[in-house]
Amino acid sequence: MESPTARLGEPARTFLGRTHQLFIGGRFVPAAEGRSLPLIDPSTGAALTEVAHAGEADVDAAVRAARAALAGEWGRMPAAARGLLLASLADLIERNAAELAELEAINAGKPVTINEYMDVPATIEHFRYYSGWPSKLEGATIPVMTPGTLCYTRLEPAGVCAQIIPWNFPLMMAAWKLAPALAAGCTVVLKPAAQTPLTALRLAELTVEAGFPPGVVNVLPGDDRTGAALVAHPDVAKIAFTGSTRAGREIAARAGGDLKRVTLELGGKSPNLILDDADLEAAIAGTFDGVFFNSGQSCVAGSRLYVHRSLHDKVVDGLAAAARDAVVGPALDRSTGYGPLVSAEQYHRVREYVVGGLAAGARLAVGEVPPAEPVDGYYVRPMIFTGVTADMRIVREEIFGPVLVVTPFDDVEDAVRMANDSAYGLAAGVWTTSLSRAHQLAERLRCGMFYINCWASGDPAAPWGGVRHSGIGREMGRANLDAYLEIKTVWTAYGDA
Ligand SMILES: NC(=O)C1=CN([C@@H]2O[C@H](COP(=O)(O)OP(=O)(O)OC[C@H]3O[C@@H](n4cnc5c(N)ncnc54)[C@H](O)[C@@H]3O)[C@@H](O)[C@H]2O)C=CC1
Ligand code: BAL
Repeated sequence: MESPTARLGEPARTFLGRTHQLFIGGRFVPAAEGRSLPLIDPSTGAALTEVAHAGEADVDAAVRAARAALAGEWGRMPAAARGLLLASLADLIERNAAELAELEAINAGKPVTINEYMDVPATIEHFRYYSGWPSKLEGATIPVMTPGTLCYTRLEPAGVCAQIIPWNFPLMMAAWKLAPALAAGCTVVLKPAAQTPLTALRLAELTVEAGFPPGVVNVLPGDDRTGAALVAHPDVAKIAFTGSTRAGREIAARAGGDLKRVTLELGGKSPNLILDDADLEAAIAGTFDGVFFNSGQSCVAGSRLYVHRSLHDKVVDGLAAAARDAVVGPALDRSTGYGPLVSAEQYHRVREYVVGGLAAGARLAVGEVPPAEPVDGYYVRPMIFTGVTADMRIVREEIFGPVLVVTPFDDVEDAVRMANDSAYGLAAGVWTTSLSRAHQLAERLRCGMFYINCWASGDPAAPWGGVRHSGIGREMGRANLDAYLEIKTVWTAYGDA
């Protein structure tokens, strides 16, 4: 088998060949206990390298470094200077875009061409967007009732932030966490997913090159226990998490007990409605991309499709044709549209859902059950179930793989009821040529983001997040800054004139 690194450009190959340590206080250091995590190339299943595994002592060292940075140069830095550092970081990411796209491909199995046109540019845009904010974070003068009194507010950084991210968009998720926290003046200890720490480590290195003082950004590769230790650290003021609802619940419980601020971006089972007046071609293409993008490993995947009965067969046929044409392959192949799943664990998790769906009586209209064991990489082709019922696990639970369930409806009221019958509430959407029907549905569907004739649209300025079991708080935009800022109210009695 060809070595996984043979097709990398020189910068990515050089980075990969280095020893991968923890990033604490502006430099790479070994893990205190000397443990390491193995990294696998999902496109081949072959060992890639290993990375230091942070334990409790490392968590403590990183939080101390972050606290010291807050008390030092960073804490005193003018807001506009923070903005300039964020802008420099964006420029450096742009300069190293090809390397980052390749590292993401080989570590997470994400197609390199998609990293080039989406993940890396979106990361750059994110830092650029937030680079404009520090100098605009204004407090207010409050018109209080007491005469001879000046009352104003200051916006101050929340403090040291624990940021825990998943493996599905490793670089972008690091950007979504770091950029607003740094714009607000916080310092950060970021824990990437155990499977995909490489781009976060490279990003950490770029923060030094950009001029961020040591300790402002710390990166600790590690497992769930590393994350739990970070959440529990007494000097962490704010926690931001993206990942499963299970882990989100544990983190929220711990953070609640400790009275720490927390924002959560969790799972989803997002309903996508195709009404009888939809532009069929656009609806089929958008629906396909909306669920199968990133091989279904997306929190906003439109994984429950409700389609008007008159269009059901045409839509399923159209999706089947797109599934047959989908180029599923190694992440570094430039023709690949859909990479492998991130890990053997995710492969087996998805496969179990598919086997369970068939056992429950659903019909696999498109695709076939993946082999019991993955062969040369964790590949799973798009699969579409019909004949499903609302009680099936494949309809109720997040699968996080390339699996769509399709249900016909006769009446929009039924579609609304079925769409809202979920513990989740991340995204929802509709395909229709009637704007009034679309906006009526935007009011009625329970979700944090609603798409009309599109799916998974995003912009650094537009709030992103969900309701109910899909999360608490919003990322992106002005809304996310509030999560990293404390309001201090200052009173002065200057005497009645
Ligand atoms: N909303 C999203 O974007 C994502 C959702 N998921 C969902 O989660 C499922 C399982 O994937 P996993 O990787 O196991 O997700 P996970 O939620 O367990 O892991 C995500 C991150 O949280 C950390 N973590 C896990 N438990 C923690 C705890 N108690 N305290 C602190 N940190 C903790 C992990 O180490 C990782 O960095 C997926 O099948 C999918 O349904 C997974 C990744 C992203
Ligand atoms: N969790 C944020 C990005 C996504 O999964 O689509």
